[in-house]
Amino acid sequence: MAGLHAACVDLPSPDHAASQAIAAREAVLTKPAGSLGRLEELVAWLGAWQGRATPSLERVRIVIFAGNHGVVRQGVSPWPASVTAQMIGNFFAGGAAINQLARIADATLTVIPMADLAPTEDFTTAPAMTIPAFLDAVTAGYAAVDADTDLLCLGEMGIGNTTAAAALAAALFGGTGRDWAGRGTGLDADGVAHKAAIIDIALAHHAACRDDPLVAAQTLGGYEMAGIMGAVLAARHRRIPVLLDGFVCSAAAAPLRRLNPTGLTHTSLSHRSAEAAHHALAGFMGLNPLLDLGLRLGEASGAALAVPLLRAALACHTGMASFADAGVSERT
Ligand SMILES: O=C(O)c1ccc[n+]([C@@H]2O[C@H](COP(=O)([O-])O)[C@@H](O)[C@H]2O)c1
Ligand SMILES: Cc1cc2nc[nH]c2cc1C
Repeated sequence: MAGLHAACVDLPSPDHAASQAIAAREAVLTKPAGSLGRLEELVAWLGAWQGRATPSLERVRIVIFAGNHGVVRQGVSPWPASVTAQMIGNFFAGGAAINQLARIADATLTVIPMADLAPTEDFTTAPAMTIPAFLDAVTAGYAAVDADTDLLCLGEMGIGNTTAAAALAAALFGGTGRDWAGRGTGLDADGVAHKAAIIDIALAHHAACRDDPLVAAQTLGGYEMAGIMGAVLAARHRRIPVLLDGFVCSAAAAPLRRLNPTGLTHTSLSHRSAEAAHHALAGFMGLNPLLDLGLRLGEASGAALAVPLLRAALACHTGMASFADAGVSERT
């Protein structure tokens, strides 16, 4: 873990010259200063990480990591684990929500089944993954990032993974199962209470993992979550901006934030998930979601939906006239 730990701590910074050039252009465009709100921030963020005064969104890539979870045997999801593989088939056949949203976003879609979809261990009794298996999954995620990417959108598929995400969030940021368990794919109130109790058993069993964010990810996470963490780290080392998807994707990236307070500044959070604890998780991670549409699907759906918003922000920045060019008077 020492090598991975070092890679998570020693991180490149954004290109401030690029963001300053963007701010300078923004200031002369035909609108009151700041009137495009967060759209202006998004362009500066893209440019700072791409190292370009004129950011590009030509090569937008969506990557979905998929994995199975041993804790499903504890009855924490209303769906059978077999749905993970079946939905991967659906992704390849083009029939899932993400296929439609990727087309709208004009993005490529890559789906990566992790560990041949073998389940993790049931973390109520054992660490979810061995250290070598965890490191392999992080490495696979790291290798999945094409250096020739303008924007990386990440997502996941894995029955049971809202339980893993909730347990990992509790280990990283404190609290109990009740604070972090939510409805996932459709549990009722009794189901959520049972899920919270299962998370509490896991937290009691693995109390020591709270001391090390990487050990927490290995003990309570999943293969697809480790893959996401590796991809977020690779994007940082290559200075590629990242759009994170919902609750599970956020929890997967969260160890990077715990290891370095600036560890996720190259990421934006696409949306606030309907999963109840996502708001708190985003707050702990210093992320402010772009959209709030009641989504609770996963599979990078929110990240893909945020791409047209980024394209709109960039179109304004590159296409608008300046006050001088348009002959519009400046404020008095
Ligand atoms: O990330 C989210 O915001 C999110 C919220 C609810 C459900 N999901 C998806 O639902 C699956 C996990 O739900 P569950 O109930 O089986 O833990 C997994 O495939 C996720 O992509 C994802
Ligand atoms: C059908 C279905 C589709 C999904 N996509 C992401 N997570 C999912 C979970 C289920 C159950």
